[in-house]
Amino acid sequence: KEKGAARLVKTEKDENGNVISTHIIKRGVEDFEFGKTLGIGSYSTVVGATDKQTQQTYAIKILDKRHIIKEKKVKYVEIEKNTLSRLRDHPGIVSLHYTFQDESSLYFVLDYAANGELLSLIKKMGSLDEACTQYYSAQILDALEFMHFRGVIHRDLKPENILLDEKMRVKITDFGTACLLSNEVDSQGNKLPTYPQNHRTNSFVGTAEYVSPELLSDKVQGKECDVWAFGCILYQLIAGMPPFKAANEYLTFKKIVKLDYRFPPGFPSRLKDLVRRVLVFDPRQRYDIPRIKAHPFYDGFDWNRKNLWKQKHPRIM
Ligand SMILES: NC(=O)c1nn(CC2CCNCC2)c2c1CCc1cnc(N=C3C=CCC=C3)nc1-2
Repeated sequence: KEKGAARLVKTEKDENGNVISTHIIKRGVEDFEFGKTLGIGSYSTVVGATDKQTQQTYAIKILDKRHIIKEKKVKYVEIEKNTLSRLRDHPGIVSLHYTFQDESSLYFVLDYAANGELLSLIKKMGSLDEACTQYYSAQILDALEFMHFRGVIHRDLKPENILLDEKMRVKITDFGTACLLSNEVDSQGNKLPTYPQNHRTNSFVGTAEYVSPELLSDKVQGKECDVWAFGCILYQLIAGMPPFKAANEYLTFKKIVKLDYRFPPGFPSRLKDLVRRVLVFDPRQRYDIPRIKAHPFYDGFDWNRKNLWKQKHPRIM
């Protein structure tokens, strides 16, 4: 395989399905029409791009090699690529189709989510009704359960990183700060590659409003930190704002460790009960994903993965 060139294999078949010919199609920058910039990170830029041959639209993450090496971010890029490769076949997670590189950059060809961030939808609507909250939170939960099953902790789950595709389905993204657990297995039960069990983290990750209390009190980060962030998002879908928000990060952290939040008037009581069981200080007492799925807020909800990702998006009220 030529260094750095991603390849697509295109086969031609006769009427009986027999392969007539095989073409190796190398992919590179020249195969894409680049469009609008979707996001700019500290060492990457994400740009919308259309494949000139297939007219398929992607989001291409362009990483500057020199900057990555200079800023010692190689580990983060490796983690992101390995994480995306582990999570490839789930409808609720941005898929990495392939990568290629040239002398200055790495290119990650990712799913394009046409409807942008969930945060923009919440801001536009002010808040969502229960049907929409159930729809979005169930898809986030299904994607989160899959992530954890594959031994991935996202660690920075927030409405900015929850995107919406052309059918308004959830697409979770930005795994640059993810943590890969070692003693997990893949969908066939095979042991996944081992990474240091870095439950205890020294480098601070996450976004203040969604950071779990255990990270702040004793720097421990297990899967429960994603469940905590899910609880904050669940609250925000209805309330329009996250439960812990103050004038600065320090005051926000103080509210988190004191569990200082309250429900706005009209917050549905079934959902209040669920949020209260997720925003629990002790991660061992916090509801886990199976218990959240069994909560009355999801009564009658069809958790079958095929149906969950095919169901029609409820009308946005
Ligand atoms: N960091 C990333 O990997 C990434 N960043 N973006 C852009 C936005 C992500 C959310 N926060 C702001 C930047 C993307 C990706 C993955 C792949 C990806 C796929 N589709 C979109 N689509 C967008 C459409 C409209 C506005 C923003 C993003 N964006 C991305």
